[in-house]
Amino acid sequence: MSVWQPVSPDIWQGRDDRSEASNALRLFQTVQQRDTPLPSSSGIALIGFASDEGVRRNQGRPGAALAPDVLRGALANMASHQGHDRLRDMGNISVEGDALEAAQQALSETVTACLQAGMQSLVLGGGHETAWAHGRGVLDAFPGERVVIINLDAHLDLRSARQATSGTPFRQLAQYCAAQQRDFHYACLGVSRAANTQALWDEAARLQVTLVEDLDFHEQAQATLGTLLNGADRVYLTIDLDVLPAAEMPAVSAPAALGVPARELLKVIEPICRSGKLQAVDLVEFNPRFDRDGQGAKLAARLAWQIAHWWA
Ligand SMILES: N=CN[C@@H](CCC(=O)O)C(=O)O
Ligand SMILES: [Mn+2]
Ligand SMILES: [Mn+2]
Repeated sequence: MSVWQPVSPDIWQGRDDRSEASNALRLFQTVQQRDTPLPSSSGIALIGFASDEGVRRNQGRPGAALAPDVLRGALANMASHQGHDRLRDMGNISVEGDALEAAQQALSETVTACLQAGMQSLVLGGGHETAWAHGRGVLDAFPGERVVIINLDAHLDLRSARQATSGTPFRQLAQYCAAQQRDFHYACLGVSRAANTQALWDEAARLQVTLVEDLDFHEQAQATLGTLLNGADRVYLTIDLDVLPAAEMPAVSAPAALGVPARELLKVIEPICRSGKLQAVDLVEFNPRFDRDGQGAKLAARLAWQIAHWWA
């Protein structure tokens, strides 16, 4: 059975205001839905990566596999403005049983094909195991180019483990780059010293990771971002929603006590989107099982909405 599933027609639904004006449109009316994941020559490929397996292997709280469709549902009724008609929903890649690696391979290949055809990619995870697949797809699409990975996350996700988990994606990407004698450019912004062991901090130093701690985000993030964007040919932005404070985002496996508020994050997300270098974005670790009255879904969807708007 294929790991690909088209999105159910029930998901993209909302209020129809077209009797008021022809431009009174919402996302459910402007998103283009695909039955097959075939790339086109422009637009944003919206891809769901319905995976719990990385979080399960990382001893976390499962539920992220439900995220892509819940986030589509939260996006559906939002007003469609500039950029939103560029979204092309390619459906979901699901993990069958514990076959995470096969699903990751499918996501990597799809992303590479979409980017090489001229699209950009917006992936809704899944746990952060999404990033090994998405990041590899971006690297493969642009060999010889300087791809900078910007991770907004409380966690470094540089774990060493027997198999891929939600805690290993950037170590896997580092190893992938090393095997190709390719430089590895990784920044983790919003990282919590309290949520990462000294061993992980040492690994970040060894890999020369650019770091901005949660406590320093307000003062340091803009300057660091400027340096990162100047040095990039292409940018892959990955947003682990557990970078947000637990009060704003309870709906994750590992909520952050302190975190970086959404308004602070948006101040770095906007220049990344407007840089002309942004190629790929994902939002990961959203877990609807721990949401409160859909508030986390609304915030995650607003981030995705804002990205598609600024990316245009
Ligand atoms: N995606 C990564 N997650 C964190 C989980 C931490 C936790 O469960 O407390 C990590 O591996 O460090
Ligand atoms: Mn995290
Ligand atoms: Mn993470």
